Formats: sequence, structure tokens, C-alpha cells
Amino acid sequence: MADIHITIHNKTFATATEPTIADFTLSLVSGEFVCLVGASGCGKTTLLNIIADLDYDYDGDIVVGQQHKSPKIGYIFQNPRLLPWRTVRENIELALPDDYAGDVVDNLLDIMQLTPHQHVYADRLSLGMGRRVSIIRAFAVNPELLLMDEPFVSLDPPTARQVRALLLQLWQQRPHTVLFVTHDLREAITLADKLIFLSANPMQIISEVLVAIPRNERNNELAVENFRQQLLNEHPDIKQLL
Ligand SMILES: Nc1ncnc2c1ncn2[C@@H]1O[C@H](COP(=O)(O)OP(=O)(O)OP(=O)(O)O)[C@@H](O)[C@H]1O
Repeated sequence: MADIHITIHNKTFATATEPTIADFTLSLVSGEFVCLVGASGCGKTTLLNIIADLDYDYDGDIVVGQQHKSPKIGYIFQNPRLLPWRTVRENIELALPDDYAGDVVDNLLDIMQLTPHQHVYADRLSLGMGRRVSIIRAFAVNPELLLMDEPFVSLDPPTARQVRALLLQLWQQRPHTVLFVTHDLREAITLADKLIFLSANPMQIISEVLVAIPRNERNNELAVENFRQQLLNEHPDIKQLL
């Protein structure tokens, strides 16, 4: 996997007078889990859509390794966007080439504890199971970059905790580069190697913080809470983003 460098000189929507994003650069080290935290409307989804090549109406450049191109993306949205008339396995296979290696899907289903449910239709799944299928579908394409846009926002706290733990388990076995958007600072601290805080009008990076909690202590809620308090004390400007 290669490092990814994103430069956005200017992104102004046709209906807007001011840029949403300007003079913005972001570098992602291969295998790094980065969480973006920013106020509502600051431009996070716009940034993800540009990186995913869903929005190419901007002035800037994306470099993967030495190549000027968009990375191969796995995109996990707030809504898992599953086809209700297809089974779990069929929804995952839709994203894959015809000659895909079936044991990759078997392995992903196993890690996400969905093997017994692989032939269940998507409209029969709980919210948490739907999220787990969308995570498998994104990992299965072996992406250069995984984009996650508040994927757990509509889950109740225990289910969100469970899916987050499974995501981390999967990511530690398959450490893809991840860009994860959240408004939840505890979630960001639990998941990320690095936190990036964003201001608005236009979107700018206001601080970058490395999460200094060992990976094997991320399920320790006290350690996460202590780090959160320390962060808010050291960076009081972050409070306005949450
Ligand atoms: N298609 C569009 N046309 C015009 N303006 C848009 C369009 N999409 C987004 N915007 C505007 O661009 C700004 C950034 O929107 P965006 O959805 O990227 O923010 P966000 O940080 O992801 O917000 P949230 O955290 O609430 O999801 C907002 O002011 C939004 O109204």
C-alpha cells in the first residue's frame, strides 16, 4: 500500500459564493487509521466525495504513491445501502469481480461473526448486522483507502461498541489506510492512530493529535475518557467542534 497525498486548492459549489474547502492538504500514511472531527457542515463529506472521485469539480490533486490518481476506495456510508432483495453474501459479492477468491469472503464473514447469517436477506438484518455487512463489502475489494462517513451514528451505544470492536479486530488483521469521519470524540480516540480537527469556511486543519493509548487498551473506557479530558484541556478550541 502507498501513502496518499490530497491537495485541494479550491472547492466551491456552483450555488455558493465562498469556497467550502481551500488551500487544504492532507497526507495519509499507508496503514494509518485517521479520524476527522469537525463541526457539522464544515466539508467532511465533500472531502470524502472528492477523494472517492464522486465529485471531480474542484481544483486540486490526489497522489497515491507516485501516481496522480484517485485511490481504490472502499466507502462505508451512514446508511449501509444494501439491496434488500439480496442475501448478506450476495450483497458482498456484488462488489467483487466474477473470479474473486471465495475464501476472502468466508474469512471476512467469520471475523465479523456473520457466517451463520450469510444467506439471510438484507431486509431481515438488525441495524448492527447491516453495518457489519457494509464493512465486509468495503474490505472485500482490498481498497487502497477505506472511507467511513459516520457509519455508526444511528446505532444504539452497545451495538455501536460491538461493531466498533469488530471493525478494529478486522482492521488489525487487514490494516488498510482509513479515513473515518465522526462527531464523537470517544469513538475517535477508541479507533484512531491520529485525530485531525477541522474548522469551517473554508475547511482547514486546526490540529492533529496522535492517540497515545496502546491498541490493547482501547476498550478501557477510563483510559479513553482520561485522554479525552487531557485533549480538551490542552486544545480548548476543539470543544466548539463537538
Ligand atoms: N451539492 C451541494 N451543493 C451545494 N452546497 C453543498 C452541496 N453539498 C454540500 N454543500 C454544502 O457544503 C458544505 C459542506 O457540506 P458537507 O456535507 O461536506 O459537510 P459535513 O462536514 O460533512 O457536514 P455533516 O457533519 O453535517 O455531515 C455545507 O455548507 C453544505 O450545505
